[in-house]
Amino acid sequence: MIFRQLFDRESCTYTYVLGCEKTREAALIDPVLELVERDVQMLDELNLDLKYAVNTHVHADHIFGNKAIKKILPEVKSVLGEEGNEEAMADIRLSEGDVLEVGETIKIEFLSTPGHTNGCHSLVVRDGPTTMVFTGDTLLVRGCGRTDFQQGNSKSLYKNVHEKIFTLPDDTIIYPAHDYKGRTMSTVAEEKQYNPRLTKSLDEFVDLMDNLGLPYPAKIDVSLPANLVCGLHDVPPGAK
Ligand SMILES: N[C@@H](CCC(=O)N[C@@H](CSS)C(=O)NCC(=O)O)C(=O)O
Repeated sequence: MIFRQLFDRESCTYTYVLGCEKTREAALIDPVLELVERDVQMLDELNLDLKYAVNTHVHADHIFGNKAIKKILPEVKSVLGEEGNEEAMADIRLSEGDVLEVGETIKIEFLSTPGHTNGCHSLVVRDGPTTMVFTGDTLLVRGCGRTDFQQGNSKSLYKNVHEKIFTLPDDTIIYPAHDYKGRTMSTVAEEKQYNPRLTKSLDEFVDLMDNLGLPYPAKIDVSLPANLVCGLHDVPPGAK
């Protein structure tokens, strides 16, 4: 598989390029509006034909890149998980267990992992002997997504991480949607051992999440309405 991990310094978001070596068809995971030109240039340089812009959830901290991508590449389809995203727009919606095929070699399996938001999904990709999971904001390196808006629920997050992500093989590589400390990836084994939140008991975890005291993301008021219509709105002046 052709694979790239790209970073947005402003929102600390990772965008991923997955490309099929055989057909050159590709998917982007979690593209950010302001960095679409960078992403499209990267795809072009890698001789990849973008088919899908997949979002792990309706993000609160940045606007999807979908609209800007479709302006450049009108055939690209937006993809979102079905569960919990009934009010959000997307060209393709996939439910728990569904697989998005990209070219001949890439299969992206959708897992419904609500908790950070009620519409969060994690994406499992198997590449030969390697399993990788794109966890969005459900599981971060040594952390996890907050649960204080968008129908967040700390009990669900804990249950979904333990039952759906921590049951993947120990050497599964975890690629998160964000990191705020410069880390790029982890593994299931590492997070089972060292994640300071998810190694707690459920009650301790719920208490911790209830008391994080984080300020709301700076762009939440523009990002949520924009992303509910799949980034297909007119971006208000000054929203960048
Ligand atoms: N300062 C950032 C927002 C930081 C933040 O709240 N990140 C979210 C994921 S993006 S909604 C989160 O879940 N963080 C978990 C944590 O423990 O930090 C901004 O203003 O955009």
